[in-house]
Amino acid sequence: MTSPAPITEPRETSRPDPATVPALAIDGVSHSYGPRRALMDVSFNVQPASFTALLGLNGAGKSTLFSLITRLFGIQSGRVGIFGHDVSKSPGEALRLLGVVFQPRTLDLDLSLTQNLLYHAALHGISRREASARSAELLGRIGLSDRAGSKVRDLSGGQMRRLEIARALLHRPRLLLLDEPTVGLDVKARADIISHVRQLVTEQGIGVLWATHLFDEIMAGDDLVVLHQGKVLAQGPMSRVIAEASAQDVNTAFMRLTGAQTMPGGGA
Ligand SMILES: Nc1ncnc2c1ncn2[C@@H]1O[C@H](COP(=O)(O)OP(=O)(O)OP(=O)(O)O)[C@@H](O)[C@H]1O
Repeated sequence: MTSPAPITEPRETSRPDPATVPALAIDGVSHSYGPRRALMDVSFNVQPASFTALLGLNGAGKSTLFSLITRLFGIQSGRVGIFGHDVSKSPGEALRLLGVVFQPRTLDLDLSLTQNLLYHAALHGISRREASARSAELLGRIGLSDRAGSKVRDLSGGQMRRLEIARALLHRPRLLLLDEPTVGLDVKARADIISHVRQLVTEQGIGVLWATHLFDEIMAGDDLVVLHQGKVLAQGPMSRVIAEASAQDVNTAFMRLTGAQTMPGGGA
């Protein structure tokens, strides 16, 4: 396997203090696909060591927002900052602090678990020796050490997701984005992934933005951003969002805010 060229990271003269700035700052972001407006003046923050749920129905604009944060798409208007680094002006500094788990699987099924991790590490310019050490450590943490040499295609869906999370953490980001990471997983695999990510928040202080349409993935104490048809309808601590909607629970608050009907199974 040949190593890809590392992503170059331009130097910045001023370095924001990670302790005092939001992990993620979305400021007045709008995006259109031709005439279709997908995001309209979206603003919210994700704090370090917090779990923020981005709650929205299909088509709300969650994936579009993730594509802008990760620079898959250029920002048409507004600003995205990661620990104070503008993703348009200082992409190297910003993306170095960001780990992402996209909704579609992005692992190479014909490579082993370790090979997938080493390939990603090479993209980030991590030395082979360091990458091997981090890969072994992360595989241990997700309980897949004994599968290190197996092909990814032989893993279950939940194991693949755990590997994708491990891969997203290889370069030690301080902000983790996950776009509906539990889609298609069974109850046990979902619970494992959620508890793993929540541990990253409490034990490592990572800021998490978790896009979902499933209410049962949100817990008291989480921050909430309700995105609907490209607009933020409510945001803040879950208890405040519920109170401001004069509701008893997040499900009812969401229905009142969006006028949506809930689906069986706790989904929005
Ligand atoms: N490439 C594209 N071209 C045109 N319209 C698009 C494109 N991608 C998304 N859209 C539209 O933009 C809006 C937001 O879509 P987006 O995929 O960001 O929502 P989402 O909240 O991630 O939905 P889902 O949960 O279904 O993935 C939708 O109206 C969608 O049809």
